[in-house]
Amino acid sequence: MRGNILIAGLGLIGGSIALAIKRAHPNATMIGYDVSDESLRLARSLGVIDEAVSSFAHGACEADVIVLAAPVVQTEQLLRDLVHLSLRPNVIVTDVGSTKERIVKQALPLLEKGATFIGGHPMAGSHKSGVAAARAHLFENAFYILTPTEHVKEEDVIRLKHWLEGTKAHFVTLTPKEHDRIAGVISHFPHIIAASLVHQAQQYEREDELVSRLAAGGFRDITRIASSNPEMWRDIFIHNKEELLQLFDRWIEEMKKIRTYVADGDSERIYQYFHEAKQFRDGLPVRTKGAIPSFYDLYVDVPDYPGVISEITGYLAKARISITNIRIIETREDIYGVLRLSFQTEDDRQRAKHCIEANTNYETHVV
Ligand SMILES: NC(=O)c1ccc[n+]([C@@H]2O[C@H](COP(=O)([O-])OP(=O)(O)OC[C@H]3O[C@@H](n4cnc5c(N)ncnc54)[C@H](O)[C@@H]3O)[C@@H](O)[C@H]2O)c1
Ligand SMILES: O=C(O)C(=O)C[C@]1(C(=O)O)C=C[C@@H](O)C=C1
Repeated sequence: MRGNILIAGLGLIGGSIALAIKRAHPNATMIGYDVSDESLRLARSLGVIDEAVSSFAHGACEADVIVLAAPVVQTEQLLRDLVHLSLRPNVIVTDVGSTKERIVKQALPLLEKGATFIGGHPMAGSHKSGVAAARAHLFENAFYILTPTEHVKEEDVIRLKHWLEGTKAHFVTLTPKEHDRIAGVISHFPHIIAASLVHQAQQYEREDELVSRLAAGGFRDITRIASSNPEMWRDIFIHNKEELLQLFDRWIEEMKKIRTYVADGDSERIYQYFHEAKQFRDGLPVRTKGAIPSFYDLYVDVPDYPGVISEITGYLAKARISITNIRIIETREDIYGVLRLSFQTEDDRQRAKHCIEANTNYETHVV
């Protein structure tokens, strides 16, 4: 399709949406706006946008689709600004914010003015931020929540999905309230747990500096998201306050319960607690991205000698297989270590397995 797409907020998500739209609609003109000139310049030089505008109003008035991709409190302000602008008659305004109730409420004056606003939230991302981390495939297989109100025509929802088809995401319609309740449980509250574990470790570190040096795989896995953009998360916690307060109360009760089992040395209940959690966690869908990101991991048993990683990555580079993540786990002296390589697709994982097996004697495993 042809048209002008304004992306306001050229970070990880705005940049990835721009790339995904361009992938499916190469004739569309991607226009970028950001409060940071540096992000705007970078987006232009990386080819994420075709044109940069220095004023939101200027870009908005020329746009057929407006994607608001700033942190959620900023998105509210952008929605207030839009009400005073003369927009194109068929413009669709959407956002990518991690919360929906306050944003959709803020868009009501726009809807009353006759413009179309469809709340959106692509449920995939990363702890990285900024346009340099943007990828066209970020949302592939992820759920993309849309929250159209009753004011919105079905044909406009179809038109928006058509614009966004390059994301290769699965669209799901929810009410804003439903969205915020679910996102609170599986995305927002886990974030506070990750951050609080890091704070706890930091406090213990003051007593013993070995704490951070010994922080191993489990701690790093569960706290990865604590490295995310604090501004984005501050705004999410301001927006989804009511749901999060309920989650804090339920979590405190949960901690009291398991604390009692531990204090009582109740081995049966402690076992059951972990067993039930494992069963539910193992039953989560693994091949679709969602709040739980999926990885196509390949484990390689490698001897513990310098240069082994570059040896393996060298073979993969030669075969033009891209690795999305690489990590050594469980290395101890004198024994084999395990290298975990992550890929974007099952096809890449299988090609990597064959490539490593063809070039080395190392054992590979898919778990
Ligand atoms: N990071 C994730 O995993 C993720 C996933 C899904 C949705 N989201 C949502 O996407 C939005 C963007 O998050 P991100 O991860 O891309 O953040 P980011 O920090 O990578 O990018 C945000 C960009 O918005 C710009 N910005 C800030 N205020 C602005 C304003 N008033 N006008 C225009 N630009 C402005 C910043 O300069 C920055 O370039 C947030 O609302 C977030 O809740 C994030
Ligand atoms: O994978 C991560 O790093 C994320 O935090 C992504 C994540 C999530 O909680 O799953 C974060 C916020 C978004 O609104 C959607 C996705």
